[in-house]
Amino acid sequence: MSVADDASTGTAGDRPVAVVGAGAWGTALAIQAARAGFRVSLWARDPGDLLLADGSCRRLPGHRLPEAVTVTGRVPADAVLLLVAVPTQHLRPVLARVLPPKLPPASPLVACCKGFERTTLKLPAAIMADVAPDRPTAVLSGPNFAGEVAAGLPAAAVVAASEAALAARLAAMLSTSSFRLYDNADPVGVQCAGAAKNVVAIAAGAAIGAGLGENARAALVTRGLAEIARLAEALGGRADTVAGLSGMGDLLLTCTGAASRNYGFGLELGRGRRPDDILAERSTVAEGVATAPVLEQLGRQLGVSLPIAGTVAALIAGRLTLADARDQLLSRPLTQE
Ligand SMILES: NC(=O)c1ccc[n+]([C@@H]2O[C@H](COP(=O)([O-])OP(=O)(O)OC[C@H]3O[C@@H](n4cnc5c(N)ncnc54)[C@H](O)[C@@H]3O)[C@@H](O)[C@H]2O)c1
Ligand SMILES: O=P(O)(O)OC[C@H](O)CO
Repeated sequence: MSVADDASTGTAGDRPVAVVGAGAWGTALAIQAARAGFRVSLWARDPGDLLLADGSCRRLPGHRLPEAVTVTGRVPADAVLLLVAVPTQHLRPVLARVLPPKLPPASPLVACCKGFERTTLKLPAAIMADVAPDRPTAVLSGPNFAGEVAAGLPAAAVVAASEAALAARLAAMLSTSSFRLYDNADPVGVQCAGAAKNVVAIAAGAAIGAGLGENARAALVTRGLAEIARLAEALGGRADTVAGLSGMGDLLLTCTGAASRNYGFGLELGRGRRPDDILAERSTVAEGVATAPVLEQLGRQLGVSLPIAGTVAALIAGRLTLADARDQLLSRPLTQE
């Protein structure tokens, strides 16, 4: 294999793209990578259970895998890059288990999940660096409902890496005429935005579910954006990243789109249901539930004011009622925008 034949230089030859995680997003990314011209190896926890009787994907009903996608229980050792799309709380153990020891050192890991790890307060790229030190890492995030990307509807996202040239190469490799990737050199800002927007979406859903109105939702989205920008800067990211696709773009989608699991969780919360009861009915992930207490803790540790995240965390933990949550946010001291 020549050095020119990998993702570090942008030409993949015929090496496959590996997607780790066959949930809705991993499946959509596998379909997108095939659309971009790659052979794709889609790692599933239970490969035999991935397809429904009609041949469509269990996590993405109505969508079939293209011929270029092979479902597997093993990540191929010659993968040109890994798109990692397991829920953040499972990222560390899954990656440690599936990473092939002989994977070429230049094959990057691209985190496509959106959250903070609850036990360590780390973002996905830092988790990947713990598992695979010295390997190039990048992140992919943006306003993307899996079903729409799988269907080839127009969408945009951002690929970020601290090595700017790697982000640009990945964007070129994975973009198609329906999926436009922008490159970015602020992986911390992108990941912070992608993780925290899920918490704001829970707040937005709760406001609508509780009948607080559209004005309340617009205020939460806008002040949520300010909150995310403060946190991103405290973690070493940039506020202007948060104004882009991974922040503003994904807030717009997730706080208004009926397909959002985080917004849907908030909606049920706002209607007065208990968090455990809502979660017990679901087999899909709402990352904001695990991320909310992390944001609360980070806010305290870093001295950053995150009132919306703190309120969502308290609501989920049962430390606040809906009425208290509303009052707590509205009775804070007046301040400048
Ligand atoms: N669905 C979307 O539209 C979308 C879009 C962009 C990003 N994301 C992000 O992608 C990530 C994955 O979300 P998703 O929607 O694909 O998930 P999903 O809700 O469709 O499915 C959850 C997946 O997690 C797997 N899983 C559950 N427990 C596990 C364990 N212990 N070990 C390994 N795997 C386990 C399940 O098998 C399943 O494949 C999340 O971080 C999410 O925020 C999702
Ligand atoms: O369904 P959600 O709330 O997990 O959102 C999915 C994606 O993150 C939207 O960009």
